[in-house]
Amino acid sequence: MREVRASAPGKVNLTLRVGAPTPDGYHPLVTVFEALNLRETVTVRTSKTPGVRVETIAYLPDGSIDEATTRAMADVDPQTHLAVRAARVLQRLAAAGPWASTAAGLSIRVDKRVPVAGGMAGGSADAAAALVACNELWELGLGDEQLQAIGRSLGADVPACLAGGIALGTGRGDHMSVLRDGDEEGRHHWVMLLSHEGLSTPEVFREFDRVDAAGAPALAEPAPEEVAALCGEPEELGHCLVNDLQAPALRLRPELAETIGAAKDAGALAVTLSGSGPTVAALVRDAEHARALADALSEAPTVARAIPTHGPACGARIESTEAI
Ligand SMILES: C[C@@](CO)(OP(=O)(O)O)[C@H](O)COP(=O)(O)OP(=O)(O)OC[C@H]1O[C@@H](n2ccc(N)nc2=O)[C@H](O)[C@@H]1O
Ligand SMILES: Nc1ncnc2c1ncn2[C@@H]1O[C@H](COP(=O)(O)OP(=O)(O)O)[C@@H](O)[C@H]1O
Repeated sequence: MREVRASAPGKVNLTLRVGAPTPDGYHPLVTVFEALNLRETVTVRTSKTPGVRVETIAYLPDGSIDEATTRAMADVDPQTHLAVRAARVLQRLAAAGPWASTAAGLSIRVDKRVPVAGGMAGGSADAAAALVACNELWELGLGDEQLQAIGRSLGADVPACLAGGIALGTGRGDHMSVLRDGDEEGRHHWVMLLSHEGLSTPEVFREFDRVDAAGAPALAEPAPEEVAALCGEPEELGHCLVNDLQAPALRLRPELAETIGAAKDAGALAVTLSGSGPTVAALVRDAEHARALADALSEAPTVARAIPTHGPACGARIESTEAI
């Protein structure tokens, strides 16, 4: 029996430009992701019992168990749990390889630190970590390009969670080129301001289609000087933050304007919606500024929780491999 543990980062979109939808309903995107050091950990273990089982435990920033989210994740249909979906794709490949005898049974444990349904790609990070972990568990030898292609088939954000760092996403936002590698320290400090209620990604895109799509300009990739600013000092980055989903998300959730206003008033360098929201990302100078802003905003009426974090973080990676 073997056990492999892998981790993958959540994300914030530094830029998110959205084009009019194509006939399949998806939207062309030009987006720059920054991986955050809020990481999901996925532990996979071969099991004598056939099938794939998953247990998800969610944590609060202080490391204690987030009982409400843990209960909510227990209600997610295992067929739709992104870690399970990712593991099943690799399980089918393993069934044809040397580990075929142990491929039939798998247990997965997800330790969750990325808020659920917040526009921070927690589910996609679970899929990315599960892909990397199962690739190792069953010694499939899949390379980065193959994992990226499988990731893309699971969800538009999965390739960004695999890649990490600061990365440009084109196509559906799922074809990646890394602009800057991630590291442990991070140079951009953020306070992620959570809402009391999640927001559905398709709903935000539908609202974009209703009002904004007709006037959407042609999409262009960032020029070299913009790439330099996105990867540069926080003050330069602050001028580049843009998100075409912010207006539709604010129409659906007008109270998010209060969160954005409160973050600006409290001294954030710049403020943006994270992806399709509803999490609001406040860019700050450094770790100390992040702690002070998180303290100042944690009692704001529209803020459920304020989480300091930083990026760019490393992409999905193996943490440990053990024979058990
Ligand atoms: C908006 C973004 C920005 O990074 O992230 P979130 O804020 O949700 O985390 C992503 O595009 C979301 O990524 P993800 O949540 O993985 O998307 P998917 O599961 O592939 O798609 C969910 C739904 O989003 C819409 N969708 C997604 C990507 C895209 N390029 N066009 C779309 O229209 C579709 O309605 C789709 O049914
Ligand atoms: N592993 C997972 N983690 C979180 N949500 C998941 C997962 N698998 C499926 N889901 C479903 O996807 C929804 C949103 O996923 P999540 O990745 O947390 O948010 P977002 O797409 O906003 O970044 C959840 O409400 C949940 O029903």
